[in-house]
Amino acid sequence: MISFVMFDYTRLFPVTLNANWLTEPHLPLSPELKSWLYDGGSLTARLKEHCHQFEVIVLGQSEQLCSAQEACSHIKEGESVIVREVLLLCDGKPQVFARSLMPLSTLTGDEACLAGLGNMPLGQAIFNSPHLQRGEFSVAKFSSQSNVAQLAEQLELTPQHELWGRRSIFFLHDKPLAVAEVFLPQALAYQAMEASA
Ligand SMILES: C=C(O[C@@H]1C=C(C(=O)O)C=C[C@H]1O)C(=O)O
Repeated sequence: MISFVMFDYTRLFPVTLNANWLTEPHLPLSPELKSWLYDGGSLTARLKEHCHQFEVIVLGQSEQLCSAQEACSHIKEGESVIVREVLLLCDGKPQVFARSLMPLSTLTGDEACLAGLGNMPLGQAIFNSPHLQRGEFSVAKFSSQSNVAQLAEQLELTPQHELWGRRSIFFLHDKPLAVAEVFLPQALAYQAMEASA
């Protein structure tokens, strides 16, 4: 695994995510992986429970037009969004790659500050809001040819198995914000899988 002190991870941005997102409930996955994929709480908070030092590394953030691939019923193709890509690390080990789409029309009022999170975890900013709701999860498998698997290789995290991720839409004061998270190799989410391998 690389040393993040010297690595210019900003050159990785944008990683992007092209996925076949599935909503079917009965996928043949380990109970541990399912518990991470479908956990409705803050992923930041859950990761913090498992490590001494939690860190967000921002790969990049930019204003883009939502692509057809990422558009959904709440965020339309061509809509202006802020794209934010981060790595979440526990004790220096990358656990999650996350890509969020924040429509400019969402970044108003109490939510305007989300455009300037920096290294603050998005979850830390939104899970305290009484005006937060979350839609259903969809999940996807990422092959060794996927952009996120190539990201893992660049981070010298050798995939031992396929990578899994989840996507959901948050609503803050009824305004949408899409968050996709992929568990990187050696993530805690796979530990039961690796132990039984
Ligand atoms: C939504 C959450 O925030 C996490 C942190 C993110 C960020 O800082 O960009 C993005 C997605 C999540 O993995 C969460 O903690 O559940």
